[in-house]
Amino acid sequence: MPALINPSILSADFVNLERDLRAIATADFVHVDVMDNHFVPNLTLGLPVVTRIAEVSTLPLDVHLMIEDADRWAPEYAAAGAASVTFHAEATQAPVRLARELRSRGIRAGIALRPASPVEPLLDLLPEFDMLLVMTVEPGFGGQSFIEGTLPKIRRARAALDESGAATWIQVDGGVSRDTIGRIAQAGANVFVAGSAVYGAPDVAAEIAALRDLADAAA
Ligand SMILES: O=C(CO)[C@H](O)[C@H](O)COP(=O)(O)O
Repeated sequence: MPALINPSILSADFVNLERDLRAIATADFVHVDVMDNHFVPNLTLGLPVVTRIAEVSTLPLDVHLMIEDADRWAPEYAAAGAASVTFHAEATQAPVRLARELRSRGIRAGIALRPASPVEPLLDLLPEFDMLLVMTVEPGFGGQSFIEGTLPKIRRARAALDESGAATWIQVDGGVSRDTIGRIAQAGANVFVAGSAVYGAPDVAAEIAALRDLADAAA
């Protein structure tokens, strides 16, 4: 499957969000970071803004919840128009039940891991999810440098998926750039979130194309 590039609007201009959504029209999904200032030490946006983004975006929404009590809130983001909702394993009591609830609403369900959270307890459960998000920086802020020590986790997840035959995607988020995307794709990821690399580029569309090409060439 060709690599998917999902720009993170965490690096967009929130005052000119519609303009910055149009700028990424050649991407695959728009990655929307929801932060509650409890699960992570930052606050971004919530249901009313996600609802409006879903109404104006030409791209499907890939919502990443960095919030506590995912069991309570994740279904609300499905109702708000997300195509995919990813919640943190560290923020749910019942990850499989929550994924089944999201999938029953016709959307994709993702599960995310902080850099220090092990993937091993999830390996047998991966077919229950449409996507595993491996955080490759500490969640909360854009513009951080990629944590190299997360690569073995991606490799272990890819090996488990290859063995089981499950179609679960592996997404990475944090420090994705022209410098790192090849190594990440080689490790087995196929969905790439990039914030500062895309929105900081002089030509956003060209950057999306370059990242996609580099990932496809390395996979
Ligand atoms: O989830 C996030 C932070 O928690 C962001 O999506 C991520 O950090 C993207 O930013 P960058 O590409 O600049 O590292």
